[in-house]
Amino acid sequence: MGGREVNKDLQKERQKCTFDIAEMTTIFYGGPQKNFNRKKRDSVMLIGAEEFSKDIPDDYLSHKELYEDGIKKSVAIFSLVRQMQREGFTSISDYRDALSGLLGSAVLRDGSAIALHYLMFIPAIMNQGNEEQQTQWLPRAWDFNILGSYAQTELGHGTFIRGLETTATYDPATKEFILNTPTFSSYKWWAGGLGQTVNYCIVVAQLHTKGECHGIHSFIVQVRDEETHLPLPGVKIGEIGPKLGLNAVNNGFLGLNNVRIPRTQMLMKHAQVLEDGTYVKSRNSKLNYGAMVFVRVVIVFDMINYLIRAITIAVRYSAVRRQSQLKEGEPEVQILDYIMQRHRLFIGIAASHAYRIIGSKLWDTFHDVQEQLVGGNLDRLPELHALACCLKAVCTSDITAIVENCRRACGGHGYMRSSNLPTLYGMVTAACTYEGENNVLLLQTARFLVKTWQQIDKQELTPTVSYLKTANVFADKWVNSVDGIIHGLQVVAAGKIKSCVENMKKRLDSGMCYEDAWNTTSVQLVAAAEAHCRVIIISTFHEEVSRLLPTVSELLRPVLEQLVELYAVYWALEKLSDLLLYTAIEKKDVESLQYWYEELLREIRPNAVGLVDAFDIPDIMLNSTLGAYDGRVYERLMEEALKSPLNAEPVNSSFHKHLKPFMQGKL
Ligand SMILES: CCCCCCCCCCCCCCCCCC(=O)SCCNC(=O)CCNC(=O)[C@H](O)C(C)(C)COP(=O)(O)OP(=O)(O)OC[C@H]1O[C@@H](n2cnc3c(N)ncnc32)[C@H](O)[C@@H]1OP(=O)(O)O
Ligand SMILES: Cc1cc2nc3c(=O)[nH]c(=O)nc-3n(C[C@H](O)[C@H](O)[C@H](O)COP(=O)(O)OP(=O)(O)OC[C@H]3O[C@@H](n4cnc5c(N)ncnc54)[C@H](O)[C@@H]3O)c2cc1C
Repeated sequence: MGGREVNKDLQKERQKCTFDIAEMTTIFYGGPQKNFNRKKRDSVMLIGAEEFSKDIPDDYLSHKELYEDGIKKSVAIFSLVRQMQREGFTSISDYRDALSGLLGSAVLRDGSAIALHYLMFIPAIMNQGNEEQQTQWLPRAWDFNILGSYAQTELGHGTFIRGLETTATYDPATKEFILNTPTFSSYKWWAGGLGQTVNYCIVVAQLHTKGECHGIHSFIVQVRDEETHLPLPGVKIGEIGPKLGLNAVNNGFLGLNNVRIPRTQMLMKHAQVLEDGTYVKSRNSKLNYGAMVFVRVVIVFDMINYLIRAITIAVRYSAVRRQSQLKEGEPEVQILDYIMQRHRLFIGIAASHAYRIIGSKLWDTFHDVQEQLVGGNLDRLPELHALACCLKAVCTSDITAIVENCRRACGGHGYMRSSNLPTLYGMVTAACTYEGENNVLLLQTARFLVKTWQQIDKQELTPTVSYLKTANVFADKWVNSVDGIIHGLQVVAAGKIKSCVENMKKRLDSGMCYEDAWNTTSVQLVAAAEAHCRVIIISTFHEEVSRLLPTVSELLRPVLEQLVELYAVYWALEKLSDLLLYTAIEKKDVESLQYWYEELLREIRPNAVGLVDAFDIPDIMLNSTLGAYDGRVYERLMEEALKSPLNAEPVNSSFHKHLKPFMQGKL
């Protein structure tokens, strides 16, 4: 469809844009160097993508064909990744961006069965393997000579990992571990790529040695022969079946019956089993959970890719689509002129910037803490865990809601698979569950916050919670500004944590045990953790944009400021009941916040298309009939419809077989 004229309304929108789109793109992707790397990487990846864009849409493939097609595409893409690695494109964040940029695109539309090899198998060995293990396994893994997965969740347990039932029992006579899934509920379930794709996997199991159980540890287990790919003796393996989305990921199940692996295949960076079976404890048992922390951090980064696609599709479509008259006798308006449409969509643009910034910050914090861990300092691990948990939860929940709003904002056409919005929804909603169900993760953050509150006067607070000491100072006045809103939300978070602690104390005083008091208070605890997370996201967004402002052009400055304001005011209005409960906000302040918000929706309107163009997503990555750069929506919808195999014959055989006899009363 290249070379066709761009839709007139979109052309006009682009002429209206008040800032330099290329400058915004550079800012969004973190500066000139990072943006250059992104473009270079995308151009390599697009070579692979172009080839596949001519294939028939995968919607018409059977489940088996979808898998086979997915493997063909994954192999083509990961060959390019391997090529980039060999050319020295080696930073882990480059891989992260390369891979997450492709998932949900025209190529790896419904995920990839190889992604988990990169996302969890390799990081687990890097984080939890000792030096010899890294030397032994990583070169082959980086080169894809072996493919791995991560099998932690079981049929019976996902959240409560201390309750996992798979066992690894050490046999000093042979210096081996014997792995078993002794019950039906202990079958590993869900691991990505495990079904038919990988030949190795990290298995998380209860370690038994010298007659004692030492809790869960990770083991490298070979599940298929490297040559024939047949399952090894004692290994029962398969795929778990169709899901709401991510159907190319080949999630699998695994049963183990007396499978023996060498002692050296327990990941031993933190805890060890010596040859005679002596167990050497880790400095902190939670270091074994390192792979999960890493993935939670990556997820925050990864989700932005789906968010910017969804919002690009919905905003461009809203500029092209005309429906109904605003005023009698006038032409039908672009649906972007309806304020409710802007209310639905502009928060998605602002959120893209906010999450991009907080995602980078979290990634940097992760690396700082990792370095400290290597040096033996574990002090910041609880804070990192609490931060990664709440950001993963809030970011995936918010993005899921926004993507669904984008779909609804596109009316009926948004429901078409060819819009790509349903697929994007499938990808983001999965992230609310995997790597820790969101409520469970918010409760982990709440646990940290409650502990912090209880020790607030006794210790210096770590950076992300230091506001708790000062929050109440601002409780008696309200200022309608971004700073004012941030202070207000800090007061809310502090107030909610305090109220949780007080309510729990009341319950404890009345004789309830701690666990029951915690469970009874958990609606409030989840809300407190969310409130804390909102403070972090909004304040980081504000601080980072304020730092950037002096470095950007005069034309871009107000646009960035509008996005920060919109984000802050939107969340202030969403959390009005909390603000009314905990701060000095009054009716008149609320009315002026509402007015401010409506003004922002008006001010951002002329730049809406420019703002999504600045995400600079090639059409192949967008993979959408509604969102392409040229805006030729109706032609694309018809072209896709005509690809349906049902349209290839004038009369379908089911007419003669079933319909006709039924209609004639013969059936
Ligand atoms: C190269 C990159 C390539 C990038 C590509 C990007 C593309 C992305 C594409 C995505 C494709 C799809 C991928 C899908 C991946 C999904 C994989 C999984 O789900 S796998 C399966 C994932 N499964 C899950 O996520 C399961 C979720 N469940 C859990 O994480 C845990 O069981 C639990 C945390 C809920 C409780 O654990 P429990 O042992 O009962 O703990 P207690 O409650 O008793 O608390 C005890 C103490 O421990 C502390 N602490 C806890 N955790 C940590 C930590 N991580 N650290 C530090 N500390 C931690 C806690 O604070 C507390 O401290 P204190 O107060 O005592 O001081
Ligand atoms: C697409 C996808 C890919 C996945 N990939 C992998 C993979 O590669 N490897 C792997 O090992 N696993 C994988 N998983 C599994 C995933 O990590 C688990 O599904 C997740 O951790 C939740 O566990 P569960 O399914 O057992 O839910 P449950 O723990 O049974 O949760 C069910 C409900 O109970 C609530 N609940 C449970 N415990 C608590 C608690 N302590 N306090 C309050 N509420 C609680 C939850 O909030 C939830 O509402 C994947 C899952 C999905 C959907």
